Amino acid sequence: MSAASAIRALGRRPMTLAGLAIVGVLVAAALAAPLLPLADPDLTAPFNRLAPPGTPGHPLGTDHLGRDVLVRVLDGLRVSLGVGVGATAAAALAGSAIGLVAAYYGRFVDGALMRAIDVLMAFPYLLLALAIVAALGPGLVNAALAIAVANVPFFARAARGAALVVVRRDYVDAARLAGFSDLRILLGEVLPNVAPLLVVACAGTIGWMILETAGLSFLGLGAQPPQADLGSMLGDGRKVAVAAPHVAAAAGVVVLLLVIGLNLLGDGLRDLLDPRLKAGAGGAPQPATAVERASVPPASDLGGLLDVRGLTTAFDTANGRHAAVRDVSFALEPGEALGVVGESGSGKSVAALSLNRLAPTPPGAIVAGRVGFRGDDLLDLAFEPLRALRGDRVAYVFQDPLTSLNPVMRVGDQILEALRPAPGEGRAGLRARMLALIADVGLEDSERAARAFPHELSGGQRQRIGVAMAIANRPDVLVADEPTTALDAMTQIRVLELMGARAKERGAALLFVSHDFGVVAALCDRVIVMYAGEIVEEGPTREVLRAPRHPYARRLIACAPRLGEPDRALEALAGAPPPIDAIPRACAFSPRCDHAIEACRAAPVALEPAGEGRRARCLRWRELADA
Ligand SMILES: Nc1ncnc2c1ncn2[C@@H]1O[C@H](COP(=O)(O)OP(=O)(O)OP(=O)(O)O)[C@@H](O)[C@H]1O
Repeated sequence: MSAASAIRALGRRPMTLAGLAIVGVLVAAALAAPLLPLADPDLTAPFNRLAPPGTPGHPLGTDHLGRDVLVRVLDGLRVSLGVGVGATAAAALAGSAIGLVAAYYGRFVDGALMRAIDVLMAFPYLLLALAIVAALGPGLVNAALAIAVANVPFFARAARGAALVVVRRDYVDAARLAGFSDLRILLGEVLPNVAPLLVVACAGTIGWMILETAGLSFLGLGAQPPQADLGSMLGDGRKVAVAAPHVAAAAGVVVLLLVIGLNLLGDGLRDLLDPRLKAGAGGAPQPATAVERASVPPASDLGGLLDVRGLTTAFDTANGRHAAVRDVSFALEPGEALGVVGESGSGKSVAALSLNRLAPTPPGAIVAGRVGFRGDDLLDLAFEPLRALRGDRVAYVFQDPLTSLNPVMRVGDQILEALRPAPGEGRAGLRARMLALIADVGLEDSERAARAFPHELSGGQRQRIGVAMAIANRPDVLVADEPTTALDAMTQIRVLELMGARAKERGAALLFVSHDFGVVAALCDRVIVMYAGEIVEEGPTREVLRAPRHPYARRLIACAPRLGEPDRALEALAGAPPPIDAIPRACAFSPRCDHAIEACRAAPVALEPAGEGRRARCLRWRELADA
């Protein structure tokens, strides 16, 4: 995220701005205090003790030794801030070092370090800090040290968790193979990747650590006279709370403001740096894509098996809400196979996921259109009927079964879970069906395969299990989103053939999403070509392949290898589809199109009939077809 967009994002969060303003004012006041011509914070004036606020020369009054409360609060604020920042930095440094080393070296080192951390965590937090101060002796530095030590486990665990993911990445292996030292790999490869998380952890902790250090000072274990932080000032004020409440109140209000300000700012920074950690119901993933249609057209004319009309799905981004899928309409009949092709980022997956309302909310929402399934609009369904329909009537085969299969459950049990029992069907019947399914997707020795965990199977075998789960309940529609991208060419062909055959046998319609025209051609009767969230061409696969109408479809076809034409030169398609917040209002492909004319860049282009059963979104398709 650039600095400008970070500032813009912060500007949209009033609570974060409020935190920034509070912390900014307090820090500026604390830093400016020594430079201003103010009285010495330790200058006592016993004849003027406990003067009330508003006394000339003492706007917040004086304390029990006649010292100016305002000057002392500013001085105490500087001390508290310094100690809090120092303690947080010390805890973060020590904790991160322990976490990174544990994750990097693993085995014995990990075990030993983490058990030591567990021991620290076994003590109640404040008791541990008190015990450390008691051992080291009272004093501000010792109190800060105690708070830092008590917070080390938090940082160690956070750093280890994040680093465990990073140390298994290929670039870390590559650095090892290149002969880099462990220290260099830890600092150069691992630390930069976990740093955002550590910043987030610091931002969320610093307020509490200031409060905790102030707590120790309040108990007389931190700052010792004449030095004072906000905590010890609160402690002093407590002794004269009845006669002069302003002494404690001044320090109390500043602590309160400081901690509130730091926590608001910390929350904002956390959301900004790591949107996945965004707190609150607004940030929690919803079980179904939100449907926020401005107007809902009547569903009475929806027909056929799947009848999608004007589907529009948008995402909330840092620059506002933008549609990733726009006005997509198509129909699918039983037994039919429809391909959806386009480059990465053209909106294929979002369109496919929106059918079952599986596109993520937040940040996504379906903002227009209908998804007709056997005459009903799925976008009108309550969650329970929608859930019953998912995986049962409309099933998905995902790209990488490793992420969709539960890693700690045997695959047979996972298929059993997916199977809906027939009336009166017992456990034995279900198990027999599960084994038959495994055999049906071409895995030999189905008993053994059923007992395997996902990681014990090859990529191709795992995807066969993915297909088995998807067809388990004889769905009406099978949606396959790049199901074989992760597999080698031979396995790809076998799994695709199998999927096509099993879908046909069961009379299921197939919606097949791919970036590869060649694969779609082998499997699908009809094809939709998508670009920048819109359908730009649709028609029978053979016809589209033979005579594409849209220049984008033509370029995609030219990119795909064709069976029996090994010598055909493949063209590269320069550039990339626009991001959703920068889609041209006119023809979205015009900036990359060799045939674009002024009219293409002037206004949106409609998807119009382009021959028998075909549609194209191009002003010049007729001319280009004749050329
Ligand atoms: N959760 C999200 N938040 C914001 N934008 C998103 C989100 N998911 C997808 N998009 C955007 O929507 C657009 C379409 O994405 P989609 O995943 O549908 O493309 P695709 O054609 O399926 O590509 P791929 O083959 O890489 O999956 C992209 O520009 C993408 O950045």
